[in-house]
Order: sequence, then C-alpha cells, then structure tokens
Amino acid sequence: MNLENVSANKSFGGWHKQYSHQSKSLGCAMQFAIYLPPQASESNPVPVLYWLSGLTCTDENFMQKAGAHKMAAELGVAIVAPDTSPRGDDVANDDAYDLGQGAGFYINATQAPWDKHYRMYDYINDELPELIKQTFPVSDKWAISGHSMGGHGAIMMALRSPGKYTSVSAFSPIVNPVKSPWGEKAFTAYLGTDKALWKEYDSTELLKKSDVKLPLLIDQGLSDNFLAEQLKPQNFVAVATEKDYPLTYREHEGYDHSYYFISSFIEDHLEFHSKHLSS
Ligand SMILES: N[C@@H](CCC(=O)N[C@@H](CSC=O)C(=O)NCC(=O)O)C(=O)O
Repeated sequence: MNLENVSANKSFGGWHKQYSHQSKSLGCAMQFAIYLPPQASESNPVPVLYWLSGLTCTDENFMQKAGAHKMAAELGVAIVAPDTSPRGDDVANDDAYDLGQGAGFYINATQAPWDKHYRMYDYINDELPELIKQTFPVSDKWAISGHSMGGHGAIMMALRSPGKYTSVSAFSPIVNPVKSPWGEKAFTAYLGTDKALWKEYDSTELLKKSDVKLPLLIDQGLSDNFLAEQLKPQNFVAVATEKDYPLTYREHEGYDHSYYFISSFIEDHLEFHSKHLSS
C-alpha cells in the first residue's frame, strides 16, 4: 500500500497523524489526517466520523482549529479529515479561492480541464473509506459531517448513499448549491450547463427524492456573512419539514462562518454522532 506517514502528534491520549498517498480516483498525491482515540486497537476497532472541510481548506484546518480531539477521545470515535480537492502543479487550478484547488465541491467533474483530476465524489465515497478500513483499527460504523462546502459534501454524500452513514451533520452548509453563487460557479465549470446533472449533487434536491430517514443535525450562525446569499438553509428546512424528516436545525445568535463557531458546537456534533454510531 502506498501510504506515507507525514506527521504524528499525541493528543488527549490518542494520535493525530497525517498521511500522503497516491490516489487512483484523483490521479495525484493526496494528504489526509486521522485522529485515532486512545481506545482504538486491533482488538477494539472504533467508529469513524468523516469530516469534509470548506473552501480554501486542507486536511489541517479542522484538526488544528475545531477542538474536536478531547471529545473524540472521550467518546472513542476516530475522525478522518481529507483535503478539499486534488492538488499539484499538474492539476488544473484557478486564481479564485472558490474554484479549482481547495474547491473540489466533492463532485466528479465532467468538463475539461477539470475532468482529468477532479473526482472528489469517488475519492470520498469509495477510495478513502476503503483505504481507512484496510489501514487503521476502525469498525464499519461511519458518520459524516462538514462545514460550508464540506457541509454540502457531507449531506449530499449521505443522501446519495442511504445506509452508508449512521448520521450526518453540518455547520453552515451550502444546502442548495444550484441556487448559490458559489455552487453555480463551480457546477458550471465542473459539470457544464445541464442543470439536471447539478441536481444530483444538490442536498435540497436530493432530500426531495429521499425515502430514507437519516438523523441530521445542522448548526447555523445568524451573523454569518454568507447566510443569505450562499447558504439558504431555509430551502432545505422547508423540504425537511414537508417530508417530516428527522432534521434538527439550530440557529445561533451572533455566530459567524468561522472555526470559532465550529469549535463552539463541535462537541454537540460528536455526541450526536456517537449516540447513533453506537446504537
Ligand atoms: N474569502 C474567504 C473565503 C474562504 C472561507 O471562508 N473559507 C471557509 C469555508 S467557506 C465555505 O466553504 C473556511 O473554512 N476557511 C478556512 C479557515 O480555517 O477558516 C477567504 O479566502 O478567506
């Protein structure tokens, strides 16, 4: 297996480690981070929370800023944080922060030049979990969460694969990318102009068609600069209410779009997932 350990730091009795590997889906070298709680061993495989980060992030933002290790260690949950796009000098890019490297949107691109490497859906859905399962002492119980672009990724991935995750949560997710300037820009570049294809990666559209009831938690800050123009949580909540979906949607006065918000409520998300991962 082509897996190289890049760093290791003991944290709350467990280990935070970074790895690099050659990705088949993306056709480039990729880095991811894993937090292994102290309980994890070959004789005691632990459940996994996959965390998908937002625009401009790497595997490092969540691990360094969210303050998740203490609760993950207490609950005995591993956390995997991948990068947000393919990377490298040979990988297509754009000068803008919301397209190209750091902005993969967790979809499979169909349009040149992006279609050569931008297959983040396959990477997160198939390749990475297989690699994690084969390499680390983890069980087959998985949950998924994310922030902003990563919140879109987490909910979209979970709705497209009923039964794969026990629960899904998100901070400030782009829940309706087909109606968000960030989503419109990225989906036009990566998928072209056929909006029917866009809808296959849109959480609000997927929820309309979903017949599986997956426990879902969303936290949204009310002082988030991106709330009205980009995030549009009301579109998702309206569909969830109509379908009597098990969504807990919480709004928080004064919180913005940053990791200060995520770190304020990450423990609630870990407890939420732990409950479902162990039931
Ligand atoms: N113009 C800003 C936008 C980047 C930004 O806010 N990124 C967020 C995610 S936004 C949606 O996906 C983020 O998580 N940033 C990293 C961090 O550590 O805070 C900019 O370029 O800063």
